[in-house]
Amino acid sequence: MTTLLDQINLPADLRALDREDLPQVAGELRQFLLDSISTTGGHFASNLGAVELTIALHYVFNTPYDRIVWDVGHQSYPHKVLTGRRERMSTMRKQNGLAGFPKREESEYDTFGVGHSSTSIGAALGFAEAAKLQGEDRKAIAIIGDGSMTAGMAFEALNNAGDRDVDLLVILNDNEMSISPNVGALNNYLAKMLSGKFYNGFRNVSGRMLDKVPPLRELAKRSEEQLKGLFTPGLLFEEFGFNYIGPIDGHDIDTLVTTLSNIKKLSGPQFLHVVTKKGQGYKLAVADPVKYHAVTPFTPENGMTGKSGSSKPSFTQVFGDWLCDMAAKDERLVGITPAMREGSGLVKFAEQYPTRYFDVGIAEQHAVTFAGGMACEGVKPVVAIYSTFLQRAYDQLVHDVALQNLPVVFAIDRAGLVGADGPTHAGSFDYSFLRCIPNMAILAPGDENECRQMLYTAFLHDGPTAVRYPRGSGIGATVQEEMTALPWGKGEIRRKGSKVAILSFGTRLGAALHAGEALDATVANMRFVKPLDDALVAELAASHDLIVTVEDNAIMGGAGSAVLESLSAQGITVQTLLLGLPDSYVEHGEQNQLLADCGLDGAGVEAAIRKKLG
Ligand SMILES: Cc1ncc(C[n+]2csc(CCOP(=O)(O)OP(=O)(O)O)c2C)c(N)n1
Ligand SMILES: CC(=O)[C@@H](O)[C@H](O)COP(=O)(O)O
Ligand SMILES: [Mg+2]
Repeated sequence: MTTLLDQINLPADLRALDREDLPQVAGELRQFLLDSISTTGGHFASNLGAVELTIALHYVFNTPYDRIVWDVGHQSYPHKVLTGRRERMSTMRKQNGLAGFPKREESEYDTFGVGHSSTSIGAALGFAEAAKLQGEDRKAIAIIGDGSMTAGMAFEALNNAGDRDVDLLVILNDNEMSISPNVGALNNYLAKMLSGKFYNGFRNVSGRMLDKVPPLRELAKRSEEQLKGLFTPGLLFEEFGFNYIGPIDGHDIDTLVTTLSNIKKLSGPQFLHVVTKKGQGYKLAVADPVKYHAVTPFTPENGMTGKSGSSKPSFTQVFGDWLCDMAAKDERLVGITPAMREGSGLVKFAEQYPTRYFDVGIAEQHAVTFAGGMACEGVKPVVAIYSTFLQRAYDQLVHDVALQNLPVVFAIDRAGLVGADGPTHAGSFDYSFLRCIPNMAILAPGDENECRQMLYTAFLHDGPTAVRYPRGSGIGATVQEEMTALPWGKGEIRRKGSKVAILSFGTRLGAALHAGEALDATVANMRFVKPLDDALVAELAASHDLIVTVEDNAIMGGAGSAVLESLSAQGITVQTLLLGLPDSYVEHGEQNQLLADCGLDGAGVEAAIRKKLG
């Protein structure tokens, strides 16, 4: 029964309801989300946790005139339902369907495109300053989770905003979780704020509103500071120049509406601390929010079975197993993750080697520099990181690691197209952005076994190395336990043919082999994007009429470009065809379908070569 929800197409409809009706709206919306996400899959626990907050925000603020900016955006499903997209929720993350994150093209209520974390405060400050310049009295509101708050970007924006006279509201949605339990000193600070020792129940926020009267506020602060040992909630944010309000119960819709209505009357930077539970309303998710962070379709009565459905190990698993095996062999090895323990395959390593496991929080830049520091001291860091998130740590890669030629292994997961998460999460650019960095080596396995052997090869190398592999599984190659170093900078011929030579980089090897069979072409598994096997390139160019490169990286500046540079440097002229990701963002959808749409499946590679041959 969704009698009230049925009346809401847009936030204006919600605002027409009586305040007393809102708890029922929340109940109906939560049930709708449970039904909908359990059918489509997608981000789950954070959405259930954000139901009341979302309703209260759209009820109190005049959206879309007032700007709501979500952080990460994986909690934006309730927002999508309330902003005219309820009917399309069944298309969530499917090709041509709704995106899993806010997207400006999708709705005027999606003020800022997002997917990577910790951008909301900066973007909302941008909205607030723009409003000031344009003489608009709209409000800008950033909603950021406790996990996302750990990133440098969030603090850079707080630092900037706290010194500005702008109508900016930052809402910290504190559920004491990142994807896995949140880490770090800020997390400890927030936990202390909520712990029974210092704080009993939620604060009387209407009292706190008086804080806006400067003399009272100063007086209160000074006397609080004088009471040594007394923990003052929010002092950190007050010192950052914000008026701290909270913590309040983020599932008590009445309190939320009252508090937000009061805050709306205030000017200057405001900070509201809201406490929620990940998975609220669905017992299994509350009990295991890690498992229910993102889900594949499941039946609500039984919950997630936890089975992947594939008998083949994913590349992530291959990496996780290798890391444990390598750690047993070499006690200098440490594993570093910027808050992606589960996704990066580090669960087993974290259990087996707790003192050598470092979750640094959502802090990719720091993760890379931290690894550099360790490498200087003879420790052997392996940074497990998604391709898309490594983008954020580019200067650290160049300046802190590669320039000093430090032996850090980057295990780059989610390279190429990732599927349902779409362009915010696609790892389409790593060959291009890594290739131009001196000292950097880039290895791209063609299958799972090669992935393990490459990780080993990279680990032995005395300099920065990247091994990049995609989301999911490959062809199902048997992974040999024994580790054997591969010849450095050398590719291999996988099939001998004539006229056409296909140079494959990474896991598009299967597609290249398919085309090779169909066209009787030579197929080389190049293995190294850098150092490139120039001798093999020259040999194949000399013995074939057409050189074709295949990769799941952007065609611009990728492995194909490396081959062109090599041919040019060697003074070789030959016909070429470069196949890779287009110079445009590939939207969300099913991973294999998207690859096929880009012409990177077997049929696509074959067709492109036939076309070139005329
Ligand atoms: C820059 C960046 N690094 C990592 C991630 C992966 N990621 C998505 S959600 C998430 C946890 C965020 O925690 P929090 O902000 O507290 O939101 P919650 O999941 O608790 O609702 C992480 C690590 C990301 N989206 N962006
Ligand atoms: C929102 C976010 O950034 C993560 O939750 C991401 O969606 C995880 O992707 P994987 O499912 O590929 O681990
Ligand atoms: Mg959280």
